[in-house]
Amino acid sequence: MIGLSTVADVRAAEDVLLARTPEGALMQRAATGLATVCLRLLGRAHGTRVTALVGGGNNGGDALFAGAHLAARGARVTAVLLDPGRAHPAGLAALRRAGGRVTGPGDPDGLDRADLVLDGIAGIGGRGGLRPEAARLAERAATGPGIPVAVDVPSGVDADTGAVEGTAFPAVHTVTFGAVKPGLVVGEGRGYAGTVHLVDIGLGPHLARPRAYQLTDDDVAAHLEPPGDGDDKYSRGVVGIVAGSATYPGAAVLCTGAALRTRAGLVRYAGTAADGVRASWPEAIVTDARPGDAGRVQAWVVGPGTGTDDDARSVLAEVLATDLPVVVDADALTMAAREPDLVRRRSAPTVLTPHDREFARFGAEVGADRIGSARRLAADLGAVVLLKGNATVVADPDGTAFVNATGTTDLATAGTGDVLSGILGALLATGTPPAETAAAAAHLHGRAGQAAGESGPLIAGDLVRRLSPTVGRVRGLGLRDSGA
Ligand SMILES: NC(=O)C1=CN([C@@H]2O[C@H](COP(=O)(O)OP(=O)(O)OC[C@H]3O[C@@H](n4cnc5c(N)ncnc54)[C@H](OP(=O)(O)O)[C@@H]3O)[C@@H](O)[C@H]2O)[C@@H](O)CC1
Ligand SMILES: [K+]
Repeated sequence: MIGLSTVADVRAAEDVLLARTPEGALMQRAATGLATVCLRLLGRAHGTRVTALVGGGNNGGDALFAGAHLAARGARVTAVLLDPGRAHPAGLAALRRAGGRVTGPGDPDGLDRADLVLDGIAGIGGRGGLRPEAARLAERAATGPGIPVAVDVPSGVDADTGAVEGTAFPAVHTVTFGAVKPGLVVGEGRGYAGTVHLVDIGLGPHLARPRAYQLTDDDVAAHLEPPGDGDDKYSRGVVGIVAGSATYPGAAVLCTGAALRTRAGLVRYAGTAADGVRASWPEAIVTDARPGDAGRVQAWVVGPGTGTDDDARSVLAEVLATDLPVVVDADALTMAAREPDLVRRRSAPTVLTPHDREFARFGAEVGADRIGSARRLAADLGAVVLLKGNATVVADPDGTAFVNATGTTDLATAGTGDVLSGILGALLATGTPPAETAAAAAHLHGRAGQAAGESGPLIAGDLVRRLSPTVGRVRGLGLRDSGA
């Protein structure tokens, strides 16, 4: 798992480390790591042009020292000082010694010819959207030819939440120090950060335990282990699915297919789309009876395409009254938002899977702080909340959060949510902890989306078709990563 550390946690760890290291040592580690990534991106230093946008804090210091490294290797480096009286003195001296040029914000011509632009305007000390002068430079950098590289955090992005008020530096690469900050991988910030490179400056042992994480393929592989010798089709958990309707069986077919393709244990379907599901998936055990008469299951998925009429409401109440894990999706979310106590009074795990509009039905808009919003709803309902988005967020009622790393915009198409709930139900039936399981489902869904998107625009059925090879691939990567 990759821990996502807040600014407060990074500052606290820095304070400990600063007291134990010679003055300036941490900044040297940061700047050397930054220069190394820049050299890799440029391919060579000699003859290249680098422009560094330099604010009045330590973030600007990093940019100046990295600029000095690049200048010493033959790059033509220009530092544009936003606040000339406050630029990091030692960094400025180092850049000058290495032959770098220094100008003020009124002379940013270098941006139009740069091969690489370093954004050292503000890092974790930044507050709010960029001020007008900085915003103008960031916008000019965005339209220029240079590779935009953010130092620690793209200036204008809130490092904790990913919120952007107004303008931020649109990086293609972000070189971040000590720990990945949540704002680089979630919400609007994710789009401004681009590819994130983590430079180890020795903070690790001093960092508080993170409260947010990204899963890796290795972590997800642990949720996808093949059956062992002693397993039969019942022993590893059976998932029950309540989805679709006689008129619209599509959601039921997608959800059931996704569950089957994720874990080929037993999948039961109970609902009015029984004929459609039977025709598509002879492998599933299908009934048009009520969930209670469908046979034993270890987890339920309820809601995709069920509608919200009285029958649907009574089936939802029946499923939520069980002591089994339940995935509440789509139409079931609309009904649960009207009667949140149906969820609150449960003691077994519940996972809600809203997109932004469904989330708002529970009483508050998502807003710019997606992790915070998901945490608040999870705590209020005592349920895991999987908030869908380009970077899907999962929040546990205890505050632990996960941010998905595998999302792709290709997934923004009809029916992909039904596939996610089928994957999630299949994994939840094995009895693993619900928040991490939901994060694993989002990760696998994203990987299937990436695979399906490679051959052109995807439809939800493509995801189901790509799931088995994707499970195999993630399992294989996990085995490789664990050295097995
Ligand atoms: N501690 C260490 O040893 C290490 C720290 N490291 C590095 O230090 C960084 C933290 O440095 P920091 O605390 O000096 O704050 P920093 O991010 O430079 O921001 C303050 C500056 O931004 C400006 N500014 C703010 N908002 C703005 C806006 N909206 N628009 C425009 N400008 C804005 C603000 O202006 P002011 O408000 O003061 O006028 C001030 O000039 C951290 O991210 C990492 O890169 C690494 O080297 C590792 C070792
Ligand atoms: K920055």
